[in-house]
Order: sequence, then structure tokens, then C-alpha cells
Amino acid sequence: ADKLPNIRILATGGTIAGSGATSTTTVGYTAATVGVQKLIDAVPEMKTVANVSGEQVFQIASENMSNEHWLKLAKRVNELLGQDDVDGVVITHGTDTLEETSYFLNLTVKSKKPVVLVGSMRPSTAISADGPINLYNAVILAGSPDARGRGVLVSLNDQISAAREVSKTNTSTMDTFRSPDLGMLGYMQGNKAYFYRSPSRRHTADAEFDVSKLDRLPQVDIVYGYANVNRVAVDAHLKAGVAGLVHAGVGNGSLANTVKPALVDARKQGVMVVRASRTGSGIVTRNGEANDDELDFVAADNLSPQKARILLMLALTKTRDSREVQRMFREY
Ligand SMILES: NC(=O)CC[C@H](N)C(=O)O
Repeated sequence: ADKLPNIRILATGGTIAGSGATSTTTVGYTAATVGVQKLIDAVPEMKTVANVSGEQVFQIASENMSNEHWLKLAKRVNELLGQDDVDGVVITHGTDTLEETSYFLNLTVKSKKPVVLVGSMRPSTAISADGPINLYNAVILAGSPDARGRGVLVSLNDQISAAREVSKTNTSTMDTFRSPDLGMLGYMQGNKAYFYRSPSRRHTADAEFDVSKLDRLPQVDIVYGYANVNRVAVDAHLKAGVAGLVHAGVGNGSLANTVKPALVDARKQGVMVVRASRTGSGIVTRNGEANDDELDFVAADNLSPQKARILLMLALTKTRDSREVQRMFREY
């Protein structure tokens, strides 16, 4: 028989490690209560597909995920993937910010070995809990030679998605993880990964970011666009000393007359300004709804505001030149 892959499971909390009062408790349960060994013990079937070992890195609900958690996680993943006896890593994670952690790792993991983020929508104590099957599939995926070099992957609901594209799109359903417009990468079916495409933007071993010596990241915040918007939020962030601002604008990253002067002021004070869109899909065109050349702003391409925030933080660890930042938004 073929040698089984060695897969390390890094547990961070979330609903997959959650427990409720009864088997029908699917809201109002407590996230992040069950430890990693218990998660592993609940899926003995994993032993037939991999040599699995676990490690509890955090035990949190993912709305509390922070830059510091990400730095710690990225360093640990890089350490593990540098070992010959680790073939892949699975990270159990709350679903609320799973798309953000996966994109952060997509830009900071220095290996072609598979990294798979997994979560669940129902707590471990629920009828038809989705955690065990999702974890089982994630372990198979992380051990698949076919998953190598495709960047950080997200797998729930028998689907495989790319870290850069995927987003939580529904508050409660099992099929909440979707990649609007561009679609998923493949399926998990019958104990096997089926891939149909690969991400074409730079990632993991081909990315230029290095967090190995960092213990903090530049402060980057998001301001939201809407009808009747005012400049209060931009001014508050400016006063708080941000290094960068992502504007989650309406439409193609449009700027209201009430907000544009505030962003211009921010840029004059050295804050990097990125125009993104709140629409959920599509490209924010450079020099489209605003003259980025003249304003010295950056267009987010098709990154969601929350993912643009991550790329901007990492970009600001390397440069303060807006053209360089724009290059990165074209390449990642
Ligand atoms: N389904 C979930 O994992 C959501 C639980 C929690 N809010 C979290 O993101 O950790």
C-alpha cells in the first residue's frame, strides 16, 4: 500500500469546535469549546487516509481574529511545512473571517505543500453536523499531490475554493462559501479531490511577502460607502493614525463628493488609499470612477474590501510607493 500522507491539523476555534445545549441547537450555541484531539477522535475514518496529528493554536470565535493571530499562524504553518515529515496542513477555523485568514496565508506561506482551511456551519453537537465530513475531506485534500502549488485552499460542503476568490455569502446555510463570478476550483467526492482550474494570480511560494521577522502589521481600516455618506469615518481613522484606508465604495468604487476630499486629505498626509467596491464582485477599474493617477489612489481590482485590506497591509510592509502598491494589486 502507498504510504499515507502526514497531515497536521491546526485548530483555531469556530463553530466546527462549537457545542450547543441540544442536538437541535443550530443558533445560539457556543463557538470554540471543543479541543483539537476531540475533533480528531470524532472522525476515526481519517486514520485510513492520513497520519493525522493535532495542535491547538488558538480557541476563538473568528470574529476575534486579529493581525497578531495571523502572524503567529503564518509562522507556525511555515515552520511545519519546512519539515520533511509534514506533507500538508489543515486549519480548522470559524467561518466568519475564514476567507480573510486564508487570503493572508495565501500571501505569506512559503511552500507548495497544500494548506486547507475548513470550518462548519453547524456546531459539533448538532444533528447532521457538517464539521466531521468537512474535516475528513480537508484532510484528504491536504494529502492530495494534486493540491500542491494551487495556493491556500478552502473546503466546506464538498467544494474546493481558492483563498483569493472565496467569500462567506450567507449567514447560515451549508453552501455559504462561494466565489462570485469566478467559481470554485473543484469538488471533493468519493474520498478524492477533483480539480478543474488553478488560481492565476501570484501566491504562496511565488509571493514576495515575508512575515517571518514581523510581530505587527501596519494599521489599515475599511470605510464603507452608502447614500447620504459623510466624511466622519475617514476623519476618525485619519486621526487614529492609520497607514492605509480601503474605501468600500458603491458600484465601481465610486467616491461621493462628501467623502472624496477627506480621502484626498488622507493621501496628502501619507495614508495609502485603495478604492474597492461593496458590490461583492467585479473589477474596480483604475482611473474609472475616479482619476487615480491624479489623486494618487490605488484601485483594488476585484478584491473584496476585506481582502484588499490584507494585501494593502502586506504591501505597506514593503513600500510606501502607490505605483508599487498598484502593481501588487495587479499581481496578487
Ligand atoms: N459558522 C461559524 O464558524 C461561525 C461561528 C463564529 N462566529 C466564528 O466565525 O468563529
